[in-house]
Amino acid sequence: MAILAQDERPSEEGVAAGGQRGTVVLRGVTKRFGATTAVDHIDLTIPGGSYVVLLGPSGCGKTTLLRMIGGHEMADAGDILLDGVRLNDVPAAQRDISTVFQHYALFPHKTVAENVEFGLKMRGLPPAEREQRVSEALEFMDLSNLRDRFPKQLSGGQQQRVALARALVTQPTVLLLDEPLGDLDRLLQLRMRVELRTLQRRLRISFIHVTHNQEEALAIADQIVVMENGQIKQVGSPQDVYRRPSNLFTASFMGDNNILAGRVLSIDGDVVEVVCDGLRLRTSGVPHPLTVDQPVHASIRAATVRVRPEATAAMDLPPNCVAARATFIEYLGDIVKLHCQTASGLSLIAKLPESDTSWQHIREDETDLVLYWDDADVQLLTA
Ligand SMILES: Nc1ncnc2c1ncn2[C@@H]1O[C@H](COP(=O)(O)OP(=O)(O)OP(=O)(O)O)[C@@H](O)[C@H]1O
Repeated sequence: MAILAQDERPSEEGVAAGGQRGTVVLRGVTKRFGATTAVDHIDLTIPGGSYVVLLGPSGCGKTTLLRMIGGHEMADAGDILLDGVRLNDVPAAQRDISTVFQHYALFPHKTVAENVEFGLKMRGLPPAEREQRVSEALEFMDLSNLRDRFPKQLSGGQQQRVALARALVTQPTVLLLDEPLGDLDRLLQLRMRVELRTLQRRLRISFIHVTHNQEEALAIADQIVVMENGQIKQVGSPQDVYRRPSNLFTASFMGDNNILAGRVLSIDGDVVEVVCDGLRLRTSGVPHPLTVDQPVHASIRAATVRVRPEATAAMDLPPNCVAARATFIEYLGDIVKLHCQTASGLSLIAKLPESDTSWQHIREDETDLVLYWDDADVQLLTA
């Protein structure tokens, strides 16, 4: 099938030996709009054949970065390379990169088949080859029976498949997706994220997907790039970013982390103790150097906090344990969130599986509890 022809293409110069095509390298990429620095000296390597998600809040610069990779925006500084070739001066239509734009940007007065054909026409392919490639792309995206419809006669999910077919028909080595699930209802989003991941695995090209939705990024990505104010805050696998946020922004943005401000109490080899409003935290293997009394922030993921009832008010607890009461029990189906408060007024959240029936015996503001977690669940954060 033509849309899968990627595998049949000879490898080209610039692709590392044994590496996959579609490796994007960004070096010092910067974009300013007047006084706003939308993208600020970004260095990033996107490995060929990987699914990378640019994740961050509105305005952090993810769309601008995607547009520069696609050639729809010019960088003010820095280099963008695809498989070793500098792209800065290569027009969008000549890059081996396609984009699925936010809200799909289908041509309303063209049929599905004409929309898909557009990129091939721009590239000057002869009509017979265009027709063959369009038919194959429509079949690939399960759209053959809709080929003569206009976009307004399609559901949101069908429009998205047309946008994907239109982008893939040119056989790119990199596919850019700007908020591709934003226009779909929740159930369709859940289905489409599996479909996008499956599609990427079948095609084995690089997908670079922009979203502000943490769950979507965790579900789809090989690698998540967390962005804030035009800069990269953390790059890692979903597990890394979720379990081991390295900085305050990532820990807050990923949600459901208990973030506490405190200071370093002691350092013994690689074991560090921190005190936050009387609560002692212990951790080890801290990735950055620290000194005693240094102010720090710590993060404890809510899902790692465990809870046991305590008949008498707990005294002299070791590090990573604290007496508390649940002030609000939030039932969320698969999980139950206990919003707790310690005697010193610290707020902590514990997330328990619904099947762990122990939460059913807890009474709001009444039951004395001990919250506890492992050393490995305490992350010390950089600013
Ligand atoms: N064409 C433009 N002219 C002026 N400012 C712009 C332009 N495009 C983007 N910006 C600004 O650059 C910054 C980054 O915008 P960008 O659209 O890249 O962010 P984003 O992370 O994709 O946000 P969203 O999720 O809301 O789309 C914002 O402050 C935005 O207002």
